Amino acid sequence: MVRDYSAFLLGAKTTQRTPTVLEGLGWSPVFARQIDADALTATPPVRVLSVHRSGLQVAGDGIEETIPPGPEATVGDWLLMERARPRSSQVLDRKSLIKRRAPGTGREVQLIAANIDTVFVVTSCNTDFNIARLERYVALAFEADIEPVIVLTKADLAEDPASYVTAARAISDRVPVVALDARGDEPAQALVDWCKPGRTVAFLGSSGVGKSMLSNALLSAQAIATQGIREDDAKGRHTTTRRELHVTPGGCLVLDTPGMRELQLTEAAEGIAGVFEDIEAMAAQCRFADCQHETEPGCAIRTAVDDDRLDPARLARWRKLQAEDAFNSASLAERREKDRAFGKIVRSAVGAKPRNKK
Ligand SMILES: Nc1nc2c(ncn2[C@@H]2O[C@H](COP(=O)(O)OP(=O)(O)OP(=O)(O)O)[C@@H](O)[C@H]2O)c(=O)[nH]1
Ligand SMILES: [Zn+2]
Repeated sequence: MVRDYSAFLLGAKTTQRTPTVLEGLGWSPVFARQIDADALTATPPVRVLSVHRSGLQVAGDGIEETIPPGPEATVGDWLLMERARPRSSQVLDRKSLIKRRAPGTGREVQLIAANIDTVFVVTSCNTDFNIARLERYVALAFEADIEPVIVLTKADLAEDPASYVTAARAISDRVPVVALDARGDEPAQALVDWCKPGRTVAFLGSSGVGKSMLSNALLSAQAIATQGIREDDAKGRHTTTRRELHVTPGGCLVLDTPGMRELQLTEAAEGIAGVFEDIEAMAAQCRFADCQHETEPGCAIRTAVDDDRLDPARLARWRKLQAEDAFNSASLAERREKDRAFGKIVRSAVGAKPRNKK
């Protein structure tokens, strides 16, 4: 059967009609722009709902299957499915990508999720609350061009939830903060502004902060297992073990992710600059363009600290994130350079032409 994909193409009327199956999965003009009608029919778009060792679970219009591993895709990606050779399915350009430096000694970049519209950065009104970690998540979201929202759970258990809200609000004017009890109906109401049909939202945060609770609340079903927090999590077990996209009754796509123990930023300079806009603006006022903000004369940042206009702790966090990002990114760049040099040697050995850069 040949499907009529005309409604999925760019320019198709999007008003006054029920959303198409693909729109229900998050399809939007950003993706439609990348293909023509012939490609749509020959290689139907499918969204990656989850990634398993055995393959990628994908869904499209009339398609629901698992294709073997092959495409370098992460959950949330759109693929143009090659029916005969699913391993060769092309990954469409992403509108956003969440990545981190993989934990451990290697410098690999780990893809967390693609094509997310809103990231709910989740922490609790208790000892999990940590400004430096929140800044890190917000920088990650800014870098990925995703709108972050800070969600403070367990407000019902805190003596003074407002103090957590105040502290979280101070991170950035651009980030809304919501405090709630993740149990019951409160989340569906409190997060409704960001959970619109066809939009994709993700929950990020440490283990046990209530991400699964929140996902469940949006899905209004106990689809995702929740357990009490284990006192001893030393064995590295987490309640949520895999990343999976689910559709809410309202038509929003929700991604629950396993608790992240370590979030190392990589290639996130712009995201960090976004969180620390005020400091970056001050740095631009220093007398020397390469000011290290230590003992140099005319340092606008040191002056701001001396005048109590800048919290030295915040300055220290900015420096730390910048240093970490520079270290992780430089190592990546170096490795790429090495890869390129190696590629050249291989090509000259086999007499091949250099490949075009993407
Ligand atoms: N009282 C109260 N308990 C909460 C709240 N949010 C989460 N909890 C409890 O905290 C525990 C952990 O919640 P989960 O939703 O499993 O946490 P998670 O972030 O998904 O954890 P991982 O899957 O391990 O990453 C559960 O026992 C919840 O009942 C809240 O706002 N108030
Ligand atoms: Zn300076």
